[in-house]
Amino acid sequence: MDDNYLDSIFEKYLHAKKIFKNKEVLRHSYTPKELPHRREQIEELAHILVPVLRGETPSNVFVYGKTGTGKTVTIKFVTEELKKISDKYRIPVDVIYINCEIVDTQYRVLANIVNYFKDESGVEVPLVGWPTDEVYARLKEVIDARERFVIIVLDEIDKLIKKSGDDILYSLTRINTELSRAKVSIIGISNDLKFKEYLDARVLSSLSEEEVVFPPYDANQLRDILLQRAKDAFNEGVLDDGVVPLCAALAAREHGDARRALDLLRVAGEIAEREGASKVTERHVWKAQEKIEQDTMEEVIKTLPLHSKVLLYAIVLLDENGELPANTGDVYSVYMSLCDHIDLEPLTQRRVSDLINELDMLGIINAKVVSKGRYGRTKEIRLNVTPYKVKNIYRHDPQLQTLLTISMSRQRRLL
Ligand SMILES: Nc1ncnc2c1ncn2[C@@H]1O[C@H](COP(=O)(O)OP(=O)(O)OP(=O)(O)O)[C@@H](O)[C@H]1O
Repeated sequence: MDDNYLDSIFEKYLHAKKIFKNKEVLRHSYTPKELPHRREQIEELAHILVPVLRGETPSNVFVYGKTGTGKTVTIKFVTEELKKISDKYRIPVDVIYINCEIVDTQYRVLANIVNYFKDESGVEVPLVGWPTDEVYARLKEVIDARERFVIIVLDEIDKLIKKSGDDILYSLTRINTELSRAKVSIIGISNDLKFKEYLDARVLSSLSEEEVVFPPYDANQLRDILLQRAKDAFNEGVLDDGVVPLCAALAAREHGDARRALDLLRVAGEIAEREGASKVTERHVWKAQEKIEQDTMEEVIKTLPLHSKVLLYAIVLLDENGELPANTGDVYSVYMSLCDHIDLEPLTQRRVSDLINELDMLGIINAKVVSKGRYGRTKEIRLNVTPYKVKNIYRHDPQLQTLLTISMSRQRRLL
């Protein structure tokens, strides 16, 4: 490679106009100072929490809305404001935020609450090992050590309930009857309304003493949210006029998801920056859309259960051999011999048929039911991702690497 070539690459980047002023502003973790189009929800929540300032226990709240509708950011905003004002009036308020996608067992939630007070109480619960009853007893002790309000925010509460049942909510929503000094209220956040079916009726009624709904944003609202963030994130004049409206329109199609809108804008900026372009254009947004979709699909494939991964690989092999569309029976026989190859007990054809439907729902394959006249109905299975992509993901998976050595002709011999 000649030096001139390298020089010109560096020159290109050096002289390109800087796209971002502060990219952090577009990250999910950033809490903006203003939340356009969430005034109603902010006021509802403030109204529910205001009793704290009068020394009364606020109701428990259940907050619901689809993904990216601003639930987390709004709750953080409102509770921070409450903290500021309660500090001003010297009312002791503690807000404990727990993301139940990460902290997903009853034990760990209780331990997190106890450990929040560890500097004050000197009690620290280990991550495993104590009987849950003991952790709960400690929790009451440390919370009730003095008069105060404790607001426990359980974000993604559905994940916790689905994994470990609703006993914990039963205890926490009734804890005030066992405390003499402190008062506890719960804010549960979820993007999955179906999870309510998992809750005992009494638990559900105490959790949802109040409910606050976050509706999806429309394209105009998303545009306002993006414009407000864009002015701090990008240098002046680098965004073409059509960029923000296009990000907003694309994200509005995805059930009004502000996270998706922000990701589109950030990734479009990154692509423009990498190209050494001086402006972000609509072309960069389309490229960003493609990249995000690919990344999402990759993530979905990576997190599939093992049998679905093996099944997907059977479809990949059939594709490479020009044998798609295939029916469930064809796919099943290749799947069986792959299982044999990696010493995995195969599932029944019926179960595999369910997994095929799941892969179809995730958009990884396309399984269309077609009528074969008097021979009944059958599924026509096609692949929606490239075999290369699947193989590339499996290359980094120790359990599946061996599959990559199998070709269809070898497979046929094994059958
Ligand atoms: N009204 C708004 N103004 C500014 N930014 C917003 C607004 N609503 C959402 N956002 C931003 O969109 C992203 C997603 O918001 P948030 O995490 O609060 O969504 P959520 O409803 O909790 O989603 P999920 O259910 O997936 O957790 C965050 O980066 C947040 O800052």
